[in-house]
Amino acid sequence: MSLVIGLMSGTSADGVDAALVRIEGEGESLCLEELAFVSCPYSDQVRSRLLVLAQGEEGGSRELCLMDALLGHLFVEAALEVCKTAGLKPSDISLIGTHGHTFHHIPQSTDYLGRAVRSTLQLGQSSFLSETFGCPVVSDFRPRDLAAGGQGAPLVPYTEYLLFRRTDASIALLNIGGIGNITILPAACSPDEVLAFDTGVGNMVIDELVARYSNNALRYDEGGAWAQRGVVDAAFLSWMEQVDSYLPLGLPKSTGRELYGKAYIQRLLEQADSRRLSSSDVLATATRFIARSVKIGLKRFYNADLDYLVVGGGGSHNLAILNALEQELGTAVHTWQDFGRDSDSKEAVAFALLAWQRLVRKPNTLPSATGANHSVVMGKLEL
Ligand SMILES: Nc1ncnc2c1ncn2[C@@H]1O[C@H](COP(=O)(O)OP(=O)(O)OP(=O)(O)O)[C@@H](O)[C@H]1O
Ligand SMILES: CC(=O)N[C@H]1[C@@H]2OC[C@@H](O2)[C@@H](O)[C@@H]1O[C@H](C)C(=O)O
Repeated sequence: MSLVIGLMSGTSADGVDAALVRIEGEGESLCLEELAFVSCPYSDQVRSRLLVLAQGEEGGSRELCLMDALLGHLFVEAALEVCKTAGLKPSDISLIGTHGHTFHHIPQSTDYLGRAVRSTLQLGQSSFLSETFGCPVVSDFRPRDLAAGGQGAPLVPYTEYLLFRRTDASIALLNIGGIGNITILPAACSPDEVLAFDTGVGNMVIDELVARYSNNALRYDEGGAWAQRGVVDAAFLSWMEQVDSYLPLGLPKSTGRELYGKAYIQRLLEQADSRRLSSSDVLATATRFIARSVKIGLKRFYNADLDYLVVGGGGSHNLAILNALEQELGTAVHTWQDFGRDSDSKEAVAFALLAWQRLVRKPNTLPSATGANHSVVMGKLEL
């Protein structure tokens, strides 16, 4: 039995999530119990530099170097906080898995100085965790899958396969964070039968719209109330669908802020202005587009019935997203809260589990999700 902390900073750049779990066994016989979860928000200042750096146009190697260390310290604070919440001491912890923060993700082959390269960059110096906790720390998971021909994402489906597969029901687990991603676990599925991919944009566009419309007073549309005051504009929605370059891609596929950043928002706002739409109508339509992207992905890649669709991630607190999903998919959607579970902890828990598999030297990927040529043991281990 081991006490493991998992740390995650997602594409929304809203803060560091930390989960403390108890793990026993490994692979398909692994048992995991969630003991505590905390979310430590970034200050406005940190968040705004994270977003600038992730955009890739400003900030050079000096700032990335500083940000790497700053995030490392913030990850230590989040890990200490989750220990305190669980009533444990740092010396009780056996292992930490830390995802870091994604600064850039280029899973498609890209010509660079005459060579075709693919790359993904997560930062947040893990050595500060080693120094503070004195236990093994696993970080930098994604590049190993990328090296084996995979996208380096999504990685959570492997953990969902272990934790949530059922023999009697087919389940879709939809996560609406900054990006949307879905894992489908058909009844009694084998690892090869799991279907998973990023569905496209999640909250990151509506967050940015809310920040602009509120002159940076708000970070997101609380409960989806602003979008619910508006009306979906059918023509604007179909324009969003047409200009989205991610939706037509085949599997395996993953995306990030690279596609839905500043240039995308600029184009969206120009289009909304030319249609004279109110802020509520733009938000209603952009919110509906999150659900439309899920529908397009499901229709194209999965044509069988689903017994449950469970929504998690920050988007599950947005009623406008949940309503849009029900309308687009024509089916009831559940949230993790409906099953008595935390909606926000899944990704942090996943990195605890992935780290555990790394420590015991067992594969921790699902090639059916990432497109890798074979499964690998991801993560760099600091003892
Ligand atoms: N009460 C709420 N009402 C509406 N939206 C919310 C609420 N709480 C969180 N959110 C949304 O969820 C987002 C954060 O979600 P989450 O933490 O799951 O994303 P992430 O992990 O950063 O992203 P990803 O999963 O893409 O890496 C916020 O930016 C916001 O848009
Ligand atoms: C490169 C990267 O950081 N991708 C994230 C992002 O956020 C959601 C989605 O896009 C998913 O593909 C992935 O994160 C989760 C944790 C994953 O790997 O499953």
